Amino acid sequence: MPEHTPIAELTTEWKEYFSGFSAGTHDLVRELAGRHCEALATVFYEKMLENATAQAFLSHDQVRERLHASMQQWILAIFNCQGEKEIGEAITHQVTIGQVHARISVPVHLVLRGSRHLKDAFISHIGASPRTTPEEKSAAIRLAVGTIDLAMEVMSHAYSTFHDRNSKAKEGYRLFSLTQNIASERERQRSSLLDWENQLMFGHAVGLGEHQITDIRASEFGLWFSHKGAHAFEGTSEVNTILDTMDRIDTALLPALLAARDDRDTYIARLRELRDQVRAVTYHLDRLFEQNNELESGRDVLTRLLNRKFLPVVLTRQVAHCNRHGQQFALLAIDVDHFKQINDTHGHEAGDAVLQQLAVLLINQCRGGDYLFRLGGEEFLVLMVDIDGKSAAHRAEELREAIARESFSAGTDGHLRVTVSIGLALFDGHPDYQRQLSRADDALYRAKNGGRNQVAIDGG
Ligand SMILES: Nc1nc2c(ncn2[C@@H]2O[C@H](COP(=O)(O)OP(=O)(O)OP(=O)(O)O)[C@@H](O)[C@H]2O)c(=O)[nH]1
Repeated sequence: MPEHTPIAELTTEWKEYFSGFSAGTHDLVRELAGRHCEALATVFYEKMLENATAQAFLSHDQVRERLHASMQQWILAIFNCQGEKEIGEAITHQVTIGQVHARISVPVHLVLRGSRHLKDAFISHIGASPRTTPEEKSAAIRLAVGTIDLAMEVMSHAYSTFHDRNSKAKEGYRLFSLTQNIASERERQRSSLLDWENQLMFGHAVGLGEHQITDIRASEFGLWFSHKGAHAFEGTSEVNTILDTMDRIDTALLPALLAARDDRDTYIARLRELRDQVRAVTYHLDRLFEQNNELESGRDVLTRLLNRKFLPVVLTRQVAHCNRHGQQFALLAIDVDHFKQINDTHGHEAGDAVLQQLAVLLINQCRGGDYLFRLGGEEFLVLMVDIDGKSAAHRAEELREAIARESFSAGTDGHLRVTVSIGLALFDGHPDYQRQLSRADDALYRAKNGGRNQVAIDGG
């Protein structure tokens, strides 16, 4: 929470609010909350689900199953907290909920909509409560409504704080992406596009069939552009032009080229057309790079990988992308084994050199569309885009082996061997990326406990 609304301040406010009501009013509200919490939770979600936008966030089975139960808990908890400690815990809980909503991008107005209906339903229950005087009912209504509003206020605050931070990081990420070794990135992507074209020409020359030729979208360049380039240059017209051109190449030009194989003139015409379209992609790509300044920000100083700050931006985007396109992605939590010993034996500088060499190795082992983070110390995270469980497990194992095989330079101390433990978790459709991160961390913990230098797979 920001400085001007620290938890202590809110706790005092909440406590003062509660103290304005008699014990009898608290008892009545608590009793009604306990008796009707199931029906109240149902109202909350039914009303939210009436809204089409909400269905995008509440469609996941896990979410639906859990939410009803946690909503009931939530209702009980906000009315049951009494002492300073309990109120403080309730506030911390609202902060967490607000952050989860921000992570999965639930619009605030939807939560407020649910809350409005919840209050309405609660008021009806108070109104129908027998043997209660109008004054008691009125006080109970004020307490119930005020408590729900207080909880919503804390939640919305946490939501917007997280959101603002995320927006700033988004902006930063855009700058970062643009400046990620800008000159070399541009050359790298140009040459991977050229490679694809050459391979295509070669494939055609030797008569490869449709299934042996890689689509441009699935090529190294295509993956990089769809997952990184398009985001980095978001908002520019060239992005859509490139995406549309790639689609046109895959869906129209490649099949047309294949179909024209036996007719020399048409074949040459199609080849020209294809070459022109690839040129167009190169041209727009150059423009994108040129339009942007060479600013540097957000890179981990030692390894030049992405730093932790960009995790929310990248993961939120990846989750939305995968849910939209029915794809999967894998998270690999990687931690160097016994790194402290390396520092202790060979010195901190040698330790730094190992981390740098490891980062280079990770870059070389991963595809252009994958994301590499240094989370801190000797902890890394790899996000493998567009991949299924089997391939991810295979690639994680390859990565582990490549690291174990590598001879790491320890400065004047010669060379040394380094191993890593890896925890792998596959995207399961849940909108909150934090859960996948935790699953990868848990798997990493198992890999460490299992003896290190191994890959542990979540759920495996
Ligand atoms: N050289 C160097 N060392 C670092 C850096 N960041 C963290 N470390 C050190 O990394 C070590 C991490 O040690 P631990 O967390 O105990 O883990 P470990 O020795 O790798 O053991 P396991 O993870 O259990 O296999 C600590 O000694 C940190 O001081 C860095 O940027 N450079």
